[in-house]
Amino acid sequence: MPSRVSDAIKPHKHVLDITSLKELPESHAWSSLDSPSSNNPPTAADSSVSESVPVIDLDDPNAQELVGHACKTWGAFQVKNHGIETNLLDRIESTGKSLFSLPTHQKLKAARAADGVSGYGVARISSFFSKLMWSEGFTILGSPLEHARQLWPDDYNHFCGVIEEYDKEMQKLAGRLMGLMLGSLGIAQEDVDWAGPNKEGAAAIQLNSYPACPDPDRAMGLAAHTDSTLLTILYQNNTSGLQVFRDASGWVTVPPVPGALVVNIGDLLHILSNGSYPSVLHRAVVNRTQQRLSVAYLYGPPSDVQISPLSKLLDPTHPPLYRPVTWTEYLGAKAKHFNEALSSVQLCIPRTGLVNQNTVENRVEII
Ligand SMILES: C=C1C[C@]23C[C@@]1(O)CC[C@H]2[C@@]12CCC[C@@](C)(C(=O)O1)[C@H]2[C@@H]3C(=O)O
Ligand SMILES: O=C(O)CCC(=O)C(=O)O
Ligand SMILES: [Fe+2]
Repeated sequence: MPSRVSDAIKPHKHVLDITSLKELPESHAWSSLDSPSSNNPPTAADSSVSESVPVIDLDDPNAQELVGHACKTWGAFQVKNHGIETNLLDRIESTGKSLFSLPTHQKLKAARAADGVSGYGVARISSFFSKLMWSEGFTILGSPLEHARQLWPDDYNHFCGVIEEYDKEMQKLAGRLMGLMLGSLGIAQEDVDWAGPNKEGAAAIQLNSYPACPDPDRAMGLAAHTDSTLLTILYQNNTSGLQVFRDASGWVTVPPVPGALVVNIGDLLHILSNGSYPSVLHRAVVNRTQQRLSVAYLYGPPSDVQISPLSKLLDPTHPPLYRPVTWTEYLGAKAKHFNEALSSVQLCIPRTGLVNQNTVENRVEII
């Protein structure tokens, strides 16, 4: 065990073995303005008015309407009776735990390359912040085989098997949720050519581990962000940490509900719905005693399909607010502008009529 923080930092410039630290290093101490305990505006949440992200039973005959309402008002909800077997959720949790409990030098064999997406490392959004986050992540885009071999040279098949099964089941659930969301906007899934039945979107799987933290009020597990996805399906273990931001209430905790999955709206659904279903700002906070594990299934359209506000939602009084963009292009905007990415594809609305989507002048400049 390292006796000083500097010893613990040695293994890799940016990857610090935070699991063994007894004190919060300066590199991970967030200022009062950013820290989890101090940036809640005084709100209804503080004045004991209880409000929480809706929990929707997908077997409820009113599920579509409930989903639509939750998308409009929260940008997030939890789902029960989603069809994913408990046994698979248990297996993805224990697979994630075994990955993060490998020795640091072993995890670093599967480190994400500087220009890559997949692999082990600190939160990708770290470059936008001066402080580091109290978490480790592992991203899977495409086949997990190469990285699994680096982590477990003698037994990589187990990891790959669980990931492949999880991916397949989540793909089905994501398609079903897209159907409900589009349906609640009055649009048949078949009418969106890339979203119809038997069409497969693109996706990434993100495993997150938030070790117990010696000073949780000054640490940040994963800083506030929106996902660039259409929707994200999140499995969280039995430890709280996820919070969503609501204008009227500030940060609201999304408590783990046994067997339930969290769904949140990403930027591409925000664009597709022309802002009716806003992407939700969310973050993860940490605690003093328990490791928290989450698995995000980040679901988007096929990467080269142009996403723009659905034409059925537009008329002269509801002009398109965003220009067409592919997921690939949008991820580029996100990597450059982070939480300003959505405004980088926003169209200006001239007072006198419809916007011309094709002119550069119509894009809002990022200063
Ligand atoms: C498909 C993707 C979405 C994501 C970037 C990525 O290429 C793979 C990781 C994803 C993730 C997970 C944590 C939060 C997030 C903002 C990040 O930095 O990496 C998302 C990205 C996103 O939704 O933009
Ligand atoms: O761990 C969580 O609760 C949030 C994870 C998350 O937001 C993400 O992976 O995009
Ligand atoms: Fe997220």
